[in-house]
Amino acid sequence: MANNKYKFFILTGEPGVGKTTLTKKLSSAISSNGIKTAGFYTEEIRSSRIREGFDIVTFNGARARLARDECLLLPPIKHRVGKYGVLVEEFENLALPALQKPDSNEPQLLVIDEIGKMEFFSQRFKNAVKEIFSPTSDYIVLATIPVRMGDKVIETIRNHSQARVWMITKENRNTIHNEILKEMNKVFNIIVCKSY
Ligand SMILES: Nc1ncnc2c1ncn2[C@@H]1O[C@H](COP(=O)(O)OP(=O)(O)OP(=O)(O)O)[C@@H](O)[C@H]1O
Repeated sequence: MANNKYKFFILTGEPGVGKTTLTKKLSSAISSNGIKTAGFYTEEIRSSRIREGFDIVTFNGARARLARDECLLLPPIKHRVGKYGVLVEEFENLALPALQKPDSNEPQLLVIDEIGKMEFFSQRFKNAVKEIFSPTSDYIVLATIPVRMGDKVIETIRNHSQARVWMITKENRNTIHNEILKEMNKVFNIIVCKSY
């Protein structure tokens, strides 16, 4: 779609390919140009190189557990993805307030890394995501989604007319930020450039 101004910038790709790393690069480039960033990204938690789980981290540095290896959790574990138990309440307490509504006078980039299976155990988060990607939404969003997930909400995001989706691969992960920032420049009306 030539000359289209997208407002939903979506990264997808195989697990571990570098979506979070790229999300951090892009949001840092945007915020260093004076644009407010809100939302959260996901960080792996490792101990002696073993992955124990995932935290979410907001842009003001607050952190909450999203999931932990089930041997580290007390039963009952209600929601599982692989060997990880998902801590829905801890996730909601930090993630939901972080999905701030943009102020009409101040441009904002909302970062949601990621919109996936673990996060969707929270119905409240899923509802918030539906609202954020609704036709009347005022949000400008940088989000990550899994390559394979037959969820209706994820498919709506993937096929949204105002969304541009990039498939991140090991081959393009060090260069694709230029193309994404170029699209973001159109909606924020600024020139963001940064070399990494
Ligand atoms: N451009 C890159 N060059 C080298 N290593 C990278 C690059 N991007 C990411 N990595 C490394 O790959 C690993 C996974 O990166 P990252 O967490 O960004 O991937 P992801 O796609 O978000 O993963 P997940 O699917 O688990 O959310 C990390 O150890 C990170 O340091």
